[in-house]
Amino acid sequence: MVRFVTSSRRRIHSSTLALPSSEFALTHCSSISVSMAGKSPHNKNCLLKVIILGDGGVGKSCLMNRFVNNHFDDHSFHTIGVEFLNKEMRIKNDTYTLQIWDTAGQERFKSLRTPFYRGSDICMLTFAVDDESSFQSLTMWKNEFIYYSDIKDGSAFPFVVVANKVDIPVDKRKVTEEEARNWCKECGDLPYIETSAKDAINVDLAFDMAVDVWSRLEAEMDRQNLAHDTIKIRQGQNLRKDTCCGLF
Ligand SMILES: Nc1nc2c(ncn2[C@@H]2O[C@H](COP(=O)(O)OP(=O)(O)OP(=O)(O)O)[C@@H](O)[C@H]2O)c(=O)[nH]1
Repeated sequence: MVRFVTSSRRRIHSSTLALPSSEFALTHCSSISVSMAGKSPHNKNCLLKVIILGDGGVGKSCLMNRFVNNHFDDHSFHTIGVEFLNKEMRIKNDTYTLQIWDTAGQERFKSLRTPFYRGSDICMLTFAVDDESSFQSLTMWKNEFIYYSDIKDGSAFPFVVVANKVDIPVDKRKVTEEEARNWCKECGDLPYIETSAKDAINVDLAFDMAVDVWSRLEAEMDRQNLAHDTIKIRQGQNLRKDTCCGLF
């Protein structure tokens, strides 16, 4: 059975995969998808838009470059607006193409980045462990994302919290793991990971984790949709039965 649902899921055959030229193309292709209910997604390619948010200088561009090109730049420039790179990855038997959007963290670029939040499947909230104020800003980033992405339910969205720059000397660290994990707990048990784009620590794992969180939430959403559809069908059957009884 093939079921049409509206969700953020986008499955495409790898042969048809092309870099969208604009955000319009992205949000457009995310509006309708085909879900193979009860079937495995093997041999399908799932395009996921991953957006990285956080204060300027926390290492968002470096995380993306480490993940996609396995490269680290000691003197990377501030991002203006947004940039994106694609990377294909395989988790268990499923193939995903991550379209990773690196955004400008500086306040003056707010109007250039926020139009790109819509259509995101995953949001990585990033701070640097040697920068207390970047940690304090996480609530602002989460709220900004929820507001501009126009998602209905922030508590059911796949956020991942990334604490970057764990390579720095211990005495330079300003945010403890405990402090950060407590914040994640207060925000509804958000997944948390510590990374270093510089030393390539946990960067792949952070993206694996993000996709894992996304697929678990997506599976839960599928289950709820199915239960909802079943109830509607049952109600429809009861209605027809009642009508028949009235006629005969
Ligand atoms: N020690 C250390 N430095 C890092 C790490 N990641 C990034 N940096 C450095 O932090 C600085 C800022 O990195 P970017 O990746 O440009 O930061 P950003 O968050 O993209 O900044 P904006 O574009 O302004 O939003 C650069 O000098 C990087 O070399 C890391 O894991 N460890």
